[in-house]
Amino acid sequence: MSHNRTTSTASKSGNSLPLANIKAAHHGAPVRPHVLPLPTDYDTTHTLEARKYLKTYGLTPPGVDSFENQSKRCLAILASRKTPIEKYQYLSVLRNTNVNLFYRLFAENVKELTPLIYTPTVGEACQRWSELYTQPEGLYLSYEDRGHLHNVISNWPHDVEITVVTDGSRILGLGDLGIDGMGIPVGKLSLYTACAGIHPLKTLPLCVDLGTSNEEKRNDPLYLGSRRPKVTAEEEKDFLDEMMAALTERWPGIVIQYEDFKNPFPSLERYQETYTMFNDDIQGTGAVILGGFINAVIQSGVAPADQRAVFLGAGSAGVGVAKQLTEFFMKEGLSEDEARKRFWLVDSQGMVTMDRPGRPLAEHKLYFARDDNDGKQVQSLEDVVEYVKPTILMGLSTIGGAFTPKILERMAELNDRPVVFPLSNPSSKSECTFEDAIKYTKGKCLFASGSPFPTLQWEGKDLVPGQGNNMYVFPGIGLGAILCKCVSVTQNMIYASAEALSTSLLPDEVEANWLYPDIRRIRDVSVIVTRGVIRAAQKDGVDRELALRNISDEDMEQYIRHRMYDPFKEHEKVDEEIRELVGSKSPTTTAGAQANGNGNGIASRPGTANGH
Ligand SMILES: NC(=O)C1=CN([C@@H]2O[C@H](COP(=O)(O)OP(=O)(O)OC[C@H]3O[C@@H](n4cnc5c(N)ncnc54)[C@H](O)[C@@H]3O)[C@@H](O)[C@H]2O)C=CC1
Ligand SMILES: CC(=O)C(=O)O
Ligand SMILES: [Mg+2]
Repeated sequence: MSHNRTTSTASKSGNSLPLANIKAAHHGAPVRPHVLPLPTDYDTTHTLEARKYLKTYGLTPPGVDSFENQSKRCLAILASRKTPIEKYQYLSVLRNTNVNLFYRLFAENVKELTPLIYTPTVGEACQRWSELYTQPEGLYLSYEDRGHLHNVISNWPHDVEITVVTDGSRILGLGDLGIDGMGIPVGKLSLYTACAGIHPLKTLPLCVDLGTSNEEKRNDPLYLGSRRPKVTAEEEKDFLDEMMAALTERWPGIVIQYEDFKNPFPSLERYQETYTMFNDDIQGTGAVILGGFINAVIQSGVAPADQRAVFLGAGSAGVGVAKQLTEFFMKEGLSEDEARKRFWLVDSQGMVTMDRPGRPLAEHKLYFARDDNDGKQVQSLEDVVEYVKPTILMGLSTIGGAFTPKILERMAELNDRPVVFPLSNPSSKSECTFEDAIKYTKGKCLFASGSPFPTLQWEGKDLVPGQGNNMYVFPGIGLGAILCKCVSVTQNMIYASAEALSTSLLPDEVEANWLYPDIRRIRDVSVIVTRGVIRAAQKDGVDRELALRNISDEDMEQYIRHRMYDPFKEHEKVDEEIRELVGSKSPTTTAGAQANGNGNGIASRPGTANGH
């Protein structure tokens, strides 16, 4: 593929062109002054004529770069940064100055870059957000802005299709970080773009400042949030009511993902039927763990009726996962009561029972609270394991190392193939490491963790850990919701995302007993998840893009791929638009990329650019 540019094209570069229109057509953004820079224009691979029309000529070095060179340069710089947080900072700068390059690099190095952009490094980035702050990357809505949130939202310069919103009150397993939690919406939306091809300029990282219970933050002179203590639940509700209405008024059809709220059950209950929204920690996590669990059940050979699941952690993620697995057990033939009784939840006070003395149980725990314990209360996880004799051990507790060697050994004594999922993030909060899980269960366990662990050598074989992280499903849930224009995100759509994920493994991945597909195929996986989500929306009748109802699965897949932002093609689109505008139909220029050439679902890289 050639990138030669004709001199005749370049010679027309003196024509004055409606720059705003070029940008509007390209980005779908409103024709209006941009407050934030458009991070696409300063790409050193732009041809000289493109730079002239973008009015960036002279603002980048005169050479025309190739994608290969860019990639080499970026990876070399990245390698020279010593710590993960320094690498994170470099990648943030890249995303904010050359968004297409950032996503090209990401597409080619998904496995290596995901831990730097997302968990675990995003955890440290959030802990130090105010300390390291350099540039705007999202929208902040403060409690003080209530009554006119609409006006603040109107400051956002782009058209938005999806937002991830947090109040920072439970960032990963790191507690309440206040507005420093902004790193999470930024990171999750990067994954939306990288994994599901939602255009970066159509994403809105959103952080609401409702105060923080974190005194250390409030007393830190560098902290960039308000110093008020966390507002009350009632005040939060009123604020979120206004925010939901204002977001949807400005961008009708916007998909709103709630993330890392300390107690997200009331908002999910309140908004899920009225708005196109879902909660990633309850629903996305439930779905992703179900997706891997379906495969684990097959491998463990234990029938649903004989499964006994101990969950360390009974918060939004724990209860969300347990609910989703309950639905699976019911689909496998158990009654609701039988299915519910497969679970024993444990929180900071011990096993969750109806008659536990002390504080009354939070409402979200009641469904799984045991009433068959004959007054017996069990405190430690070790004792609960002895009491329940589980087949499954899930960790969503934020307690790093809680699955001790003794507990893991006991799981291996009790089961041929124990399911061990330490799902807390970041890595420091993981209930055990992959190495310990394998070592203490003598290689028997079926394993998935929330944050990535390296591949392990065990008895001469490479063992690859599963990553049970909602990043396998939320991009597809969001893209599905956008494409089918659903009025709400139904439980069947969430369930469908899990089922689709469980079927997305390639034969050699199944052969190797993997629970989740290779992360490098995440774009292809997201297409499968998106299709499942759209089909479920259609069954539930919540879709508004009726044209998608009668197309075949193959056509649907093609349509999804066609709608996905591709950082390789994107670059070509700008050049093509410019060529069309100057009326040049150069026979030596070609549209960017062939479909699916490199196995990551993104178009193949064009060859070396040669603009001279
Ligand atoms: N792998 C994934 O995709 C996801 C992982 N998570 C992780 O799950 C963890 C929990 O998240 P949420 O449920 O939203 O938090 P949460 O704050 O709602 O729940 C935490 C639960 O852990 C329990 N807990 C705390 N200390 C404990 C102790 N010493 N012993 C036993 N239980 C204890 C609490 O009582 C509570 O039930 C976090 O680390 C988060 O990063 C959350 C969502 C997705
Ligand atoms: C992965 C995620 O959503 C969490 O740890 O909160
Ligand atoms: Mg989360």
